[in-house]
This record gives sequence, C-alpha cells and structure tokens, in this order.
Amino acid sequence: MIKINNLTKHYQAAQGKVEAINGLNLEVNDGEIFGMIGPSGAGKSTLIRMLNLLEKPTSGSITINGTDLTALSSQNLRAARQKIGMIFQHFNLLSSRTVLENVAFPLEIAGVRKKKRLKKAADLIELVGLADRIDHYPSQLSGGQKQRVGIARALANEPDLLLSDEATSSLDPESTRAILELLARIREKMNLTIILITHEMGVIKDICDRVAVLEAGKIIETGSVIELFSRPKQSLTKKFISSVIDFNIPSRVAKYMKAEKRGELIRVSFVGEKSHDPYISHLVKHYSVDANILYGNIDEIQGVPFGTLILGLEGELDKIEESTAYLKSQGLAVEVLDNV
Ligand SMILES: Nc1ncnc2c1ncn2[C@@H]1O[C@H](COP(=O)(O)OP(=O)(O)OP(=O)(O)O)[C@@H](O)[C@H]1O
Repeated sequence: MIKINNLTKHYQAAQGKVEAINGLNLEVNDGEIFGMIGPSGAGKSTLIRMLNLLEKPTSGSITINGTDLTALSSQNLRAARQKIGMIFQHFNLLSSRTVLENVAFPLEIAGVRKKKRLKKAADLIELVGLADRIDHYPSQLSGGQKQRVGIARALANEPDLLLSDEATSSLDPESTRAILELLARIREKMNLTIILITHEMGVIKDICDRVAVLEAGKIIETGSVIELFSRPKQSLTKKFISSVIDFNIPSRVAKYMKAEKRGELIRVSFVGEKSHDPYISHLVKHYSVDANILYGNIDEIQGVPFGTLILGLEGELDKIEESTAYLKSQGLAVEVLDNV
C-alpha cells in the first residue's frame, strides 16, 4: 500500500514561487494499476518523481508498505529505491550499451555478479519479447522495442512498484497498445503495483483500475475508471473523456429538437448489466410514450459495458415525467437536456 499524505512541492523560480504540488493525498493499493492524468503543468512529472524521491518534497510524506521514504537515511533510501522501477517517455537507454548490457546495468550498480546479472537480464529480455534483439544497440531498435528494454531494465531489481512517466507518449497507437498489454501482463506475473502518468485518456481506459485527475497540483477527482468514465463530475474530467468518448450532442440532433420539439430530450447513461435491460421497450409499452433514439454511444471498459443514449420522449407531459421517474428507479442516470 502506498500512502501519500499532504504532499507539497514548491519551486523557487525566477518569476516567483511555483506551487507544483499542493497538499496532495492519495492511497494506492497493492497490485493496482493507478493512472494519473492532467493537463500540461498540472504537476504529474513532479509527483511521480517524488514517489522515488528523485525530487524531494517540500513537505508531506510518502509511505510505501509502512516505510516513510522522506524519513529514510540516504543509504536506506538507496535500498528502497531498488524496489521502485521507473520507465520514461524517452526511454533513457545507454546508447553505447547493447540491450543485454542496458538491462543488466541496474544489477551491476546493485553489485550482482556478472554471470548472475547477465542470466537475469537475458530472462527479462525474453519476458518482454526481445530475445532476438539482445545484442542490438538502442539506435537499432524501434520506439516500442526501446520501451521494452526500458521495462526489462526497470524490472531487473524485482521491484514492488513500477512508475511510468508518459511511457507510451512518443509511441504510435499499435506500439502503445502492445506496451500497455505488456504492462498488464507483468503486473499479473510479477505482482506489481503500477502508477502511471499520462495525458492520454485512452491509456487510462485501456489499462488502469483507478485514476486521479490532477489540476494545478491537486487531485480534483478520483475513482475507478468505470466510475469516472460513466459519471464524470468535473469539467476537466469530462474534457479528457471526450477525447475517447463523444459526449457532445450532434448538431443534427439539436436541429431536430429545435424544429420539432414536442416532448422532452433526455440523456440516459448506464453502466454494467444495465446495458442489457430492455428498459426502452418497457417505457413504450407501459407509459404510452414514444421513445425516439436520436443518438447513442455504447462502449466497454475492461469488459464492463457502459453507454449513453439521447432519447426524444414524445407524449403527454405526465407520462413523460412518469417515464423518466421509471428510468431513474432502474438505477440509470437521467438528465433532461433543455439547452440543446
Ligand atoms: N525544476 C523546476 N523549477 C521550477 N519550476 C518547475 C520545475 N519543475 C517543474 N516546475 C513547474 O511546476 C509545475 C508542474 O510541472 P510538471 O512538469 O510537474 O507538470 P506536468 O503535469 O508533468 O506537465 P507536462 O505534462 O507538460 O510534463 C509547472 O508549472 C512547472 O513549470
């Protein structure tokens, strides 16, 4: 378990004090893939660099499995850091070393004997699917392959925690998918906790269990990925989600309603098994209203369906009210859209 308590980081810059992280609290469970998303300047890099004390907090604590990293002597901190792996956007590989030598490097630093470290490195290179590139140099590899080397290197000291700093941000969509699949696989295999920062909501959607949205050094919203995607509260969260799911009402629908508004326009959102229930046919049969599906969007996050439908309900006003009450009673989120 990782506990971040009242963490702050202030920088002294030429133009004055910069409050990069501002009283941040967070708990991450063992074995979780936890995503942090936020716009440029929100403090993501500062935060992730503080998690292994590459950056020293101004105040607050970071406790990993009961040990407060901020209170450790430099020798104990060095040992604790070995159990925290990190991967980077630009891979940070040593260009004059081969794949094997790059992966073996942290073991060399930790004082592991040559034969043992080369065997360990070769096993990890096999694990990340690069056995046929073991003697290549970084310049001979694609971006996705370089990141695989970065991952193998980060795993060399058998960490409990892996920090990922925009690890897929410079990769194409196909390599991104492959790297995310690899991260999910090693989480299972090695019982890892992964904390990743990203500015891409697609990454969060594909791989994370929980997510925190960061703005101006603070967490403004947090929850399970499915909660956040299906019921975002903050406008920034909605903005990020709209990059992978379109929440806007198409102008075609708006025009239709303006021209022919006879009833009510509602947005119905559902999650999980609710997406299988025949509530629209029930509505039409039992409440004497017509339900016109004007727009819809059904997606799946890690096997859980969720979606949104925009319905035009036509009929007598009291029947429409009864219909929306029925939908709400079924556990669906219903929002009346007046200002189309
Ligand atoms: N060494 C530093 N000295 C002064 N200010 C800094 C320093 N590092 C970061 N900052 C400032 O702290 C704030 C947070 O920066 P940080 O790099 O953590 O944000 P970020 O969310 O990672 O942004 P990006 O997505 O652009 O990398 C910014 O205002 C930045 O200018």
